[in-house]
Amino acid sequence: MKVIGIVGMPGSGKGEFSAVSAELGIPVVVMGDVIREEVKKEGLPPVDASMGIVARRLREQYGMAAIAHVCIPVIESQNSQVVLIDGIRGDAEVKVFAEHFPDFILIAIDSPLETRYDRLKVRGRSDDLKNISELHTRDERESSFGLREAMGLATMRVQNTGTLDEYRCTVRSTLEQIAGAS
Ligand SMILES: Nc1ncnc2c1ncn2[C@@H]1O[C@H](COP(=O)(O)OP(=O)(O)OP(=O)(O)O)[C@@H](O)[C@H]1O
Repeated sequence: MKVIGIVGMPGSGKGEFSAVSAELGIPVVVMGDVIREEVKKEGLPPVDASMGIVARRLREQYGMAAIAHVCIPVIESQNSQVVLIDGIRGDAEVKVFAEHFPDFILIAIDSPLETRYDRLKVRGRSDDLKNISELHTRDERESSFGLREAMGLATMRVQNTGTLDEYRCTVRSTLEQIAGAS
């Protein structure tokens, strides 16, 4: 089983990467969904704050790679030769996946702060940003879990600096290349 992990700063294009993967029939395991399930099980309100509380508690109890451990059986249960993981936040998680899955490939998505800010403004979700310094703060918060170190462990890099069509095309050919190689 080939397991592909993707890492990138907020707004770098992880969601688009996962969408292309799903279009190609490669199942996507979203690490955030594991936390969301836990929030539901505990009867907490389904809001961002609950996700934060549960994620922090899992990490305090089981260490920085806690969520990766919980994801392993979910990945194994996907009846597929290739599976994509979205939501890696730290190098500890990368190490757990790499130790467990001999064919683990980590792809880093590169996109500069200003580009990500412009795109997130257009996306306009509830976790909206008022200015670029808020995105900088979010980058720093994510980095405190070891996101930068995780990106440094990547075996492949994808640039997301052009148009959405160009990016989706690059992602598609990257995934086809991985899925096709034995
Ligand atoms: N090359 C591109 N050109 C234009 N828009 C893009 C491009 N790549 C991504 N986008 C858009 O930018 C926004 C952010 O991308 P996406 O949601 O995939 O990022 P993400 O890494 O999943 O973000 P987050 O970390 O916040 O979940 C989305 O609205 C997406 O459609």
